[in-house]
Amino acid sequence: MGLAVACRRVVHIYRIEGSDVVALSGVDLSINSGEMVALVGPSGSGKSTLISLLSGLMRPSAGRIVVGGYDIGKLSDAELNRLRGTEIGVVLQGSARNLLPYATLVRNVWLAQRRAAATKGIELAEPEQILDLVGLSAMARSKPPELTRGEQQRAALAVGIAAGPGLLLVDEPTSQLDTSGRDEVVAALKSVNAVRDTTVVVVTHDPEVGTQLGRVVTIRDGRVGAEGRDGQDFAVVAGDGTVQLPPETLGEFPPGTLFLVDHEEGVVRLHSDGD
Ligand SMILES: Nc1ncnc2c1ncn2[C@@H]1O[C@H](COP(=O)(O)OP(=O)(O)OP(=O)(O)O)[C@@H](O)[C@H]1O
Repeated sequence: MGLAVACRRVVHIYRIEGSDVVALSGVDLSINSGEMVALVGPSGSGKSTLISLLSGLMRPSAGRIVVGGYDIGKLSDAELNRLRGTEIGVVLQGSARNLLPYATLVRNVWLAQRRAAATKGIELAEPEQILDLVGLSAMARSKPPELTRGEQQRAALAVGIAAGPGLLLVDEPTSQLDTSGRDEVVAALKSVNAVRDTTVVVVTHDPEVGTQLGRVVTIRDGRVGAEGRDGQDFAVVAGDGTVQLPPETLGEFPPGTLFLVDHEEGVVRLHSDGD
C-alpha cells in the first residue's frame, strides 16, 4: 500500500559556521498514495533537501511534512530510523552507495530485509522475487562489480524496495546511463509502482524521465515553481497565495504587472491600460 505525502509550507535552513542557507522556502506539495512523481529543477533549487526531509534524514526547520500519517517533524530519532528502514525506501545518488560490492544481489537484498522483517513482523517477498520485479532475476547470483551501470542502478532499486516500503525516494537514478539503460530503470520503477502500489518520488535532471513518470514537479528557488501533468505545464498557487511565473515569461510579465482576479467569474486576467 503506497504512502501519501503532504508538505505544508516547508522551510529548511542549513546553518553552517554562523551563516544560514535557505534551501527550501515554503514548499506546498501533496502526493497521493501510489502516485509517481518526478522532482526537477535547476541545480541548488532544493530537490535533494526535499528528498532528505521526506526520508526523515532531517527535520524541517519550519512547516509540516506528513508521510503516511507520520508527522516527520514530531518523530523521535528512533522512530525516524524505524520509518526509514521499513516504510520509506531511499536510493541514494550513485548506485555504489546503495550496494555491498562483495555480496551477491540476493544477499544485498536479504541484508536490507533483515531488520525490517523483525520490525514489521510480516513475511517479506523472497529476494529473487524482488530482483525479478526490477528485471534482474538472471543476475541474482552476480555481484555488483559484474553488472553494467544500468543493472547496478536497478539492483540499488531492489535494495531500496527490499523492506516493502510504501514510499520509494530515488535520487538521480539515470545520470550517466545511456538511453536504453535509462528506459530500463524507468521500466523497473514503473513495475515496482504497478505491482506494489508503492508511491515513487524521483529526483531527475532528465526531462524524458519526468515525461515517462507522468507528473513533474519543478522546484525553483526552494519552492514548487510549476507542475507538468500529461505534457501540459501549470503554474501553482503556494500556501501563502503566491504564484511563480516561469522565468522565461518574465520579459512578457515584468515585476509590477497587474492581474485582475475576478472572483465571480473565477478567472484571472492580465490588466492592460484599456481595462
Ligand atoms: N549540507 C548542506 N549544508 C549547507 N548547505 C547545503 C547543504 N546541502 C545543500 N545545501 C544548499 O542548499 C541549497 C539546495 O541544495 P540541494 O542540494 O537541495 O539542491 P538540488 O536541487 O538537489 O541541487 P542539485 O541538482 O545540484 O543536486 C543549495 O544552496 C545548497 O548549496
